Amino acid sequence: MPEKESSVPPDAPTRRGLLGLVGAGVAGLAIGGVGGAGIASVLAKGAAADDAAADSDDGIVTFYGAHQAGITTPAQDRLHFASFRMVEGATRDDLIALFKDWTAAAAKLTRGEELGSGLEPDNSYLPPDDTGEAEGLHAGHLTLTFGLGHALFVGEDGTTDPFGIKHQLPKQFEPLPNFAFDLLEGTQSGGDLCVQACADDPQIAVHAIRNLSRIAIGRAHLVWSQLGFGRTSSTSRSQDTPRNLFGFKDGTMNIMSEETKALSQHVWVGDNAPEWLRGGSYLVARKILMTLESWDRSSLREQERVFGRTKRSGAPLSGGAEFDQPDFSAQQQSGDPAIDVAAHVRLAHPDNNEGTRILRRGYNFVDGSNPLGQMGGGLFFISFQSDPAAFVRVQKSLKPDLLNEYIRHVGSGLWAVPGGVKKGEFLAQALFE
Ligand SMILES: C=CC1=C(C)c2cc3[nH]c(cc4nc(cc5[nH]c(cc1n2)c(C)c5CCC(=O)O)C(CCC(=O)O)=C4C)c(C)c3C=C
Ligand SMILES: [Fe+2]
Repeated sequence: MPEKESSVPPDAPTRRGLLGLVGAGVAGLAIGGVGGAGIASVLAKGAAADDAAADSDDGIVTFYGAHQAGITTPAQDRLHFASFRMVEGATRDDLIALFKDWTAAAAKLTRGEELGSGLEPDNSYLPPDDTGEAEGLHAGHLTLTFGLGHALFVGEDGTTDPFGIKHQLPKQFEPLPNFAFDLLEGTQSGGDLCVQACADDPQIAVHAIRNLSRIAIGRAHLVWSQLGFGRTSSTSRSQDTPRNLFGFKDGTMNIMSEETKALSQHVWVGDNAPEWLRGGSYLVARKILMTLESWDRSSLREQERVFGRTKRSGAPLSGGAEFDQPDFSAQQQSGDPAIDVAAHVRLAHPDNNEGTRILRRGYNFVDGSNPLGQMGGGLFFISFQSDPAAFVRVQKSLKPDLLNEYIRHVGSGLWAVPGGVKKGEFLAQALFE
């Protein structure tokens, strides 16, 4: 069944149309950081639009709820993922104000509204509050998912408490270990805060990150970011299984939004966590280069052996159809296992990992090409899990799998994703109570 499209009715709210609803904004919103009060008043004025938008498919995925959007909500086709670092000397009050401002902005951006007073500030000697490139593009199912890095709690050297939140650090939240075969580059790893922006249109996702970055000025700055196209996972049974850049169906055995029991067990952080993290999750991002040129020279037989699935239908090599469980004991006529002992799906499967499951929500990427004419493409892997140890477990069991010859992990990050935001509250509010 094809993915539900973002067919936007002609009367769906545009940024300009909704500007009238929210009234006059806050001049100078993005220049140099604005206190939470100004933004909060814009948020309050926009509340009516919230209610109207919540239940209709006008391209709006509501920002508010028990969980942050962008985890189990249907995966859109475009990604702009951004990592931020707090500026030196930023205080607890700066962090709180930033979360308030980001919350207010995220609620508006996901409704497809212009920020602040939009493209035309009352005082035309000031820059516009909204950079403008998403004008007329509607909401585009934009979701914004925010995460907090380990260093935010304990400082870069792990011994300080720069924002007075060290006592809120969950014991499970430890930096990822170094994995065998990691070739990580510092310039594409880590960060105090992350924002995952997903949308139907790349311009909408980029606009969101650009404006959140602008709002953060003086408090946090962008350290690295990644564009992605073509989701590589389904997060709902209503979505077709997409393909990765190796041409294989990816996401077949993902945890789907319909699997509420599996979500509680494997994705959502439960009641034993600090309040700010309940209903949240942990986000792992891995930038994985795929050597497309050597893959394209390998035989179909080899390609299918690597994954343990057929290329066209995505069925396990043990037989059956795409969604049938692989039979790891099945043999070929030669007596060899039908699914190689080092095939990716065998080693990643819950049976090989004490039942561990993770929710994958990654994207293809191509960052141009190198001087040898090789494409700099791969998978920007993203997974959500209730405990970072789940990712560590699966990654360690791929040590190495057959896929490893064709990939290189060059970027990495782990962030705790607070629970969803209630109307009238701000992101991770309980962290500061
Ligand atoms: C540590 C977690 C994982 C990494 C890193 C990873 C990289 C990676 N995967 C593919 C392509 C496929 N993966 C598939 C299945 C699959 N992968 C993981 C985990 C990681 N993958 C899991 C848990 C699973 C599901 C296993 C199962 O339950 O059967 C598949 C098969 C189809 C599917 O179920 O999604 C493909 C294809 C690439 C290309 C890649 C790095 C570049
Ligand atoms: Fe995989």
